[in-house]
Amino acid sequence: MNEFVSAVQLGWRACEQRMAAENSPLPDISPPAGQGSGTLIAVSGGADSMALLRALLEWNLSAENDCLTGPLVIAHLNHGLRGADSDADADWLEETCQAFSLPCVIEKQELMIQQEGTSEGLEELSRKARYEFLIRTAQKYQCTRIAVAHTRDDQAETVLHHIVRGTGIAGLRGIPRIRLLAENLYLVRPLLDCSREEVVQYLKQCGQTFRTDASNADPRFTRNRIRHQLLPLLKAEFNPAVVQALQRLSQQAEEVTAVISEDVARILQRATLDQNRDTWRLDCDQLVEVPDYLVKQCFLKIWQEMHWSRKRMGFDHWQRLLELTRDGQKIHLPDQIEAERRERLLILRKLPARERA
Ligand SMILES: Nc1ncnc2c1ncn2[C@@H]1O[C@H](COP(=O)(O)OP(=O)(O)OP(=O)(O)O)[C@@H](O)[C@H]1O
Repeated sequence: MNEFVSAVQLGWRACEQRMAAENSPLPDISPPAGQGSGTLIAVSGGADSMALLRALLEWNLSAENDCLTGPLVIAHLNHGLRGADSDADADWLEETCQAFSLPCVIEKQELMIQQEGTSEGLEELSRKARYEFLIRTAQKYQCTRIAVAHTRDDQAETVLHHIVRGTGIAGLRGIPRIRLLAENLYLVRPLLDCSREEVVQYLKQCGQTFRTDASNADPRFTRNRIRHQLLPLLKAEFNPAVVQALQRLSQQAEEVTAVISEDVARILQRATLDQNRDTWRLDCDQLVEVPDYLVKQCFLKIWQEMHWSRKRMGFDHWQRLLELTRDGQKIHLPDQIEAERRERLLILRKLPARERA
């Protein structure tokens, strides 16, 4: 089998292993083909997603296929952002899929831009519309996986972006290999260990053409400036293997955060949440015995899981909560969240509406 296809196969298996480790709700034995085991491939028509399409197709047809059990379905959302070019990309993809006898779902959704928005805002709107379309289409075609074509280079760009913007350990993980999107439906990224160079080489080998999106060079998008300016500068001036270095950093961050999550779960097992789900009680004696970083992660976990506030928990909030585990009486946090120290207990709660005067 072609080297690139083998690499995609490995990437796919890594996704499956991660799903199993996450106690995936998917059954151990995949259902028979056509009964909810298909894969939806999200294709823009660009090099990365065309390479993903070709590699999965080749693997699916090969005798060595023991993993991709269901049918492949292609999905493309025409955002209509580049006028006739966007329509031409969609038509081209439809014809290409016809030639491979692959079902192809194309939808056109022009974004309603009321005001002159920022380029970043536009990117976010497109992504939201795309995921809504992909999930809806996957469910309609009984697919349990949506495959997207992010590569090692995308991973490096994302990690770098997070670093320069400011991030914690969790942000160093970059793009996750898998993500649960809905019940029985995972987003998978089998190209995450493949480089863009390998993608282009594979496309050349199999004579597969692709579309070029001119907006990928537009310097108004931060991602493009990182891709075309910052990374090449770092490669040329500091480290020719900077992409690999960033990828390794992301893998380590992934491993470290998994260990931290386990520790946090262990600590929180000894805390209590009342039946109304508005008050947590944590034992300060226990908290002072664990490293500060873990205590902060416990607060962060509670903050995120309880959805008490739409605001992010900031460094200042962490710090004040941490100090309260050792000393002090009461602090007020945003959105009517308060924390009180009563003897050995730290009581963290969301005030009910009537107390919010
Ligand atoms: N319009 C779209 N319709 C369906 N899937 C898409 C679309 N745009 C992007 N995707 C999917 O999301 C992935 C990531 O998108 P992103 O815009 O970051 O990459 P890209 O540079 O457009 O990738 P590609 O080389 O495939 O064009 C793509 O590789 C593809 O799998």
